[in-house]
Amino acid sequence: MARIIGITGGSGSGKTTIVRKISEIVGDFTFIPQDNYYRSAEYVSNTNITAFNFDHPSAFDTDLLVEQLGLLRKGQEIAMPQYDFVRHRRKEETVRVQPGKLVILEGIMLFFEPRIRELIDLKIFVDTPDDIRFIRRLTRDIEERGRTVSSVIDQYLDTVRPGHYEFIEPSKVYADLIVPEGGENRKALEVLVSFMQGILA
Ligand SMILES: Nc1ncnc2c1ncn2[C@@H]1O[C@H](COP(=O)(O)OP(=O)(O)O)[C@@H](O)[C@H]1O
Ligand SMILES: Nc1ccn([C@@H]2O[C@H](COP(=O)(O)O)[C@@H](O)[C@H]2O)c(=O)n1
Repeated sequence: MARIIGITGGSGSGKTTIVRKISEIVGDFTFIPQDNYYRSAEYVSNTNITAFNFDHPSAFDTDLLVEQLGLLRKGQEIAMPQYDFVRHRRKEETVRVQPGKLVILEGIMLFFEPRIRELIDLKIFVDTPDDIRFIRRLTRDIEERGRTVSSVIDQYLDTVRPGHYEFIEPSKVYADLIVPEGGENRKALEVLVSFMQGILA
């Protein structure tokens, strides 16, 4: 049965960066970003960015994520959805994901939902100060997600920050390991890599 490592933490905490650094050392894992399970909200744009709350558990198709994680655990292939952050919608195409011994699941809302929690073998919370996370998000969302400065600020104040304190920060209690500052934490990376190598051996 496949083992699942769950990496959560606030937006901009460095979750994706940790996974990228792990992949430079450990190649043989399946990567499942929770973001791919966002529900479509194509009526959203930079001028009405808070018309859909992307920082609420209901923003995700959790039924599909739980179903597909269950299949991967049992060693079955899935058709993973793909998400477009610029158009706020699920893409037409899916990606075939082959099962393996190790799955890394990454996303902001993993530990809030008991059905997801129960499927995770090792729970990691990436803990990065709010100001750093906001600065990283501002830069990334403008460069990669088609956003404007004012849309990032409006969204942060209206939904991202409240959602962080209501759903994400309290879920830290479920973590097995808390990693300060994400991808630059070399010792945490070493611990994670050796845990994964143990599963793959
Ligand atoms: N230690 C770091 N120093 C500087 N920039 C970073 C660092 N970690 C991540 N970033 C940048 O911050 C942005 C958000 O990081 P990312 O890993 O995507 O966070 P998350 O997946 O938690 O939202 C990205 O543009 C990334 O390149
Ligand atoms: N269309 C969307 C969908 C999600 N978001 C934001 O993404 C954040 C989660 O992704 P991270 O890579 O930052 O962890 C979340 O805080 C949503 O607000 C968005 O802006 N637009």
